[in-house]
Amino acid sequence: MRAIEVGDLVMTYGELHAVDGVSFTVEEGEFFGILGPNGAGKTTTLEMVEGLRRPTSGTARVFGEEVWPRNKRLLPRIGVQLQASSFFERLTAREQLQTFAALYGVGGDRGEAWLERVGLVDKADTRVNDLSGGQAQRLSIACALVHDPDLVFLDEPTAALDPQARRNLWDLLSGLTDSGRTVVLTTHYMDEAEALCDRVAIMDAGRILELDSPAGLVRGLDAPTRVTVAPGQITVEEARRIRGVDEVVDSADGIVLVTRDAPPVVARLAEEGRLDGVQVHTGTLEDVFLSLTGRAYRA
Ligand SMILES: Nc1ncnc2c1ncn2[C@@H]1O[C@H](COP(=O)(O)OP(=O)(O)OP(=O)(O)O)[C@@H](O)[C@H]1O
Repeated sequence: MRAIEVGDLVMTYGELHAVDGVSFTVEEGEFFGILGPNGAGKTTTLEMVEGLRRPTSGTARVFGEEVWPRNKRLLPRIGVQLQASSFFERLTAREQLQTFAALYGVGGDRGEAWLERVGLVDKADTRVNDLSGGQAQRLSIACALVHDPDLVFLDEPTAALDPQARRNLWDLLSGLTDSGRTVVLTTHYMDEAEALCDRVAIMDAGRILELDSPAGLVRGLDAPTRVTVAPGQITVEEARRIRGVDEVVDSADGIVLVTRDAPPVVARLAEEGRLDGVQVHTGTLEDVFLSLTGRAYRA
């Protein structure tokens, strides 16, 4: 069964089309990402799918059921990550999680298990306002999962974290679909969508511009690969003679071989013993965004 089916969702605020005809489906067990800059309509879309906001028009179904009016049968099957700022004040991490377990009517042992899974056992007795940004995000993810929902929504779970803390969180997030759970995540970060998501919807100005696997989106670009060979390893003439090289650029970083068929080019460099310090750059989701909108991505 499909976890989510969204058909032509619209949300208008006066003149503003915050969400402007969005349709997509998410399969059970999928890690689905909605990527877009500030104000793209990601949160509004999620809130309509979660049944928290009534759409201006369009439909949203979760596990085959209408989400609006608020559907009590769905509540135990859905987890929604709260922003860390909505924790109960003055509770410790353990008490916060136990409170959520109690609200969902599941045993305190589930809270303990999640405390361990998100790596917060050492911080169990720390008050929530004394946790670091990364620890608070981990706790909010644990709170969304304590009742073991089949579908979990994470709205910018790594926002405001430094790069190291973001990457630490990715390890935790990537394991969430292991048991067949479906995850829907919104993010500003291209690398995050690329690392975690099976499919990504790129959203801008209330619309989905493109939806595919990260690799499929990049393939669809037909962007060339740039193979940079360290200075002194090869001459421009030698580089031009390699089959598959479309263009050669002499840059400060070395000789750049531009190609649409990188494997034989790299294989040839390997045969000739010129691989030391070689760097290979393929297209990224950032390039996809640029080609879709004609403007650089600003998160
Ligand atoms: N309650 C509201 N009333 C009026 N306008 C709103 C309301 N909620 C959201 N908007 C507007 O709708 C648009 C989409 O907002 P939304 O929060 O869905 O974007 P987002 O992609 O989640 O952005 P961010 O990444 O900054 O969270 C924005 O222009 C926002 O200002």
